[in-house]
Amino acid sequence: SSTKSKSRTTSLPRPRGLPIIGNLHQLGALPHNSLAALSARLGAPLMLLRLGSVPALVVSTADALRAVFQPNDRAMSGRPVQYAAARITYGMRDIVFSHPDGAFWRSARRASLSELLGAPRVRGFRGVREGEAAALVDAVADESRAGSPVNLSEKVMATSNKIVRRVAFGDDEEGDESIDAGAVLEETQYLLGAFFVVDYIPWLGWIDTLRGLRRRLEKNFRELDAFYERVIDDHIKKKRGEESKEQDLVDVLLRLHDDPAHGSTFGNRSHLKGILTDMFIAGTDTASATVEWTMTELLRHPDVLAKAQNEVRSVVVVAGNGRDDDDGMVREADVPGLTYLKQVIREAMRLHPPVPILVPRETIEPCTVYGHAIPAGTRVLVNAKAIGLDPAAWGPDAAAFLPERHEEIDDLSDHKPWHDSFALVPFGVGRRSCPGVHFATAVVELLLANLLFCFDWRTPAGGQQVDVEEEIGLTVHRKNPLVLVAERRAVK
Ligand code: HEM
Repeated sequence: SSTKSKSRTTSLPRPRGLPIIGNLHQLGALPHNSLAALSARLGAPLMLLRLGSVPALVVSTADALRAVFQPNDRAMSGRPVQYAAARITYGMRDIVFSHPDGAFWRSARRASLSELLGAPRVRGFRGVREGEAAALVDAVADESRAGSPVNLSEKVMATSNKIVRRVAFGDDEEGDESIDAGAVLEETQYLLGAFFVVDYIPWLGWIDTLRGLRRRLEKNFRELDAFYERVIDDHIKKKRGEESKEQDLVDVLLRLHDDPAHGSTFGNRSHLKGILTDMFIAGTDTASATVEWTMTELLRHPDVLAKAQNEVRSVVVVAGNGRDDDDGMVREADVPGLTYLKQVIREAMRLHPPVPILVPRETIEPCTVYGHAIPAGTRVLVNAKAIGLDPAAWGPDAAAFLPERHEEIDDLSDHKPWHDSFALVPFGVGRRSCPGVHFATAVVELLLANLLFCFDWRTPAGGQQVDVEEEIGLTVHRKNPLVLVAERRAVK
């Protein structure tokens, strides 16, 4: 076929692979690091791998990313069909995995920006975030009262989870004993991060059955579905019962479901459930990993920690003047003034993008990159971590944690630079970039501002010894939980 002959003309570097598995064995336990090393060794900003039977273009520098995406945004806008994701999302009836040419993705994405995850909706959930930030501060204070160290990773993960659950489903799902929603969603995350042989070597897919993975997936899907059915039914009942305003995203989705203008998009319950799954898989782990890595780097750089704390403590004192609700917490109204904190978060995301190899893309049509023909159906893996460390984009000190390097960006509250810059891409690029960026930023900034405002932090042994070992799940988080000693500042 023409696709085949085109792929033969492609002369991109192709690291030699093994029969059947191709380059799969070279991915290692932390593929973003293995691929960064491979790309550096070959001097190949772009390289073509074979993962089982899947051809994969790996992008490892900012320049290469621009060359790949800028002229080819449409060609690059597909997602591969992956076994577990397809099941969990009711056959790609969601935003993250649906095909970009279908009517569904386009209108669901538009609705996600205007109705679900846009700035006004995010602002509307300020109370949820402030409430959960206060609960986090209380939990940390309680546990550290006796001077014992706090497992901050665990606490932040629980907080992030709670925020997404409250925003998505409301607060009253807690009382149900028939389903442990937390455990079900945790298993979902595990399965979505798991390696299914069938995705790479289809004819060896029976191995997944032998490993019990398919059975696990079916069980999880049934539990997840039962949970969603109950949540949706409860919301419909509640809505009939009272003239209630929209409390959470399920309410919003139900309105879209009933609205003839959106009916064709959201008319099917599977679509509502698929989108709810997106919110969980995309929104929980990512935000907590960002907070965790930012705190990690702050503890490793006491000067930066001190500067960020001085900022938040002085800004909030000023803002707190005349406030009648002053309870020693940072409010969202205080956050826009925290310029340095925003630089710190940006720098932490550069060195520790929570999704270091971005959600995979797949070309939906043939295209050309640097004169090389890339056939349709090529997997595209963007190594955001390698790009964050690219010396051509960030200078010889690219590996150093220096928040000041973001000083020249005037408007840190404007998210456009995230998307326009091909050098800092934790939220992806182009038409499939993350629509949850406002949602995530609001959570991350408020939690960090409060942790810095309310506590003085140190490592249990004193000193700056905090490792940066990574573990891969759905996101890349710390291998060892971040355990720190927190000392509550006196509130006047
Ligand atoms: C720090 C937090 C987050 C990070 C680092 C992150 C990262 C990403 C990345 C890398 C992608 C793929 C982009 C691409 O293909 O170019 C993505 C897509 C997506 N994210 Fe996020 N995300 C975060 C938070 C959130 C939140 C809070 C939500 C929703 C509640 C969300 C919803 C989505 C959705 C729906 C997509 C799919 C977009 C599409 O395919 O059209 N994300 N995210």
